[in-house]
Amino acid sequence: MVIELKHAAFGYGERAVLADASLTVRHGEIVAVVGPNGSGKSTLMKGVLGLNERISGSVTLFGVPSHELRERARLGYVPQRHTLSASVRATAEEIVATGRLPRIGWLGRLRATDRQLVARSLDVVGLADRAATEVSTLSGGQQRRVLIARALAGQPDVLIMDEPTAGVDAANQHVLADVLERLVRRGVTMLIVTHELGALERLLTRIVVVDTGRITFDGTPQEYAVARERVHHDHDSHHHDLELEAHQALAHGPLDASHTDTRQQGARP
Ligand SMILES: Nc1ncnc2c1ncn2[C@@H]1O[C@H](COP(=O)(O)OP(=O)(O)OP(=O)(O)O)[C@@H](O)[C@H]1O
Repeated sequence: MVIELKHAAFGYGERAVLADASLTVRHGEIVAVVGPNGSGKSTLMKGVLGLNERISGSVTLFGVPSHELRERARLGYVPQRHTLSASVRATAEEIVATGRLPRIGWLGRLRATDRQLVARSLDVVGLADRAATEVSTLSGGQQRRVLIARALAGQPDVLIMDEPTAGVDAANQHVLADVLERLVRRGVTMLIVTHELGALERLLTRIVVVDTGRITFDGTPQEYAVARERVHHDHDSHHHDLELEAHQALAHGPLDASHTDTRQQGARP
């Protein structure tokens, strides 16, 4: 078991944004977290990482209560893109090297093995030839991959990614999916927030839906496809019913009214 949440509520200050979240992620699973804007997906990720308030429930990481986990570096985090701001003046290699800090300590010095790991991480994400490039000059998709490489350099057992495909065009989504697929083969567990499943869909073992602060679905991609079909069907037939009602109202409403009027007129002495 890599991540286990039991009836967890997370929020900011006293306010719970995500409530009663129960979720288990096992070794080697690739779990996507989907849902509308503002539903609480990032709050769930941050909750797992201990970056916001846990108001109730429990979080167990690698079998121990989260606050007792010493090796935080076992959790790799790829935040949303805007956290790598345009004002950062650093090369891809320098950014990726900061991923070693949790392992060597803030005062530690990079050794040859650390440098090798940095180079290998850049290679895994297909950016070996951009090591010396300033990150602000890279494309959005390339910046995403730099952030993934930074997380990888920490040799995490689980990668928690917030919108890795945001702002990445279709072609580069496939490049990214290939990168993630390589990681999957290396046994990395992943929890990925995404707006659209897109190119990642083929890698997933599970899909979790968060809606208005609750986990409303948790199942395999096949179960998700069935559930989605049902939701669409329900939505369509509901829509259809409403359309029928509207038609009937249009067909009969005004007529009924005029009948009534006529009858009223006719009823007049
Ligand atoms: N640091 C914060 N302090 C206070 N409230 C916050 C904070 N971060 C998020 N929220 C609130 O929590 C709610 C859920 O936000 P969250 O970022 O978890 O949603 P999300 O599903 O990831 O959305 P999106 O798809 O837009 O990224 C929102 O109402 C948001 O305003």
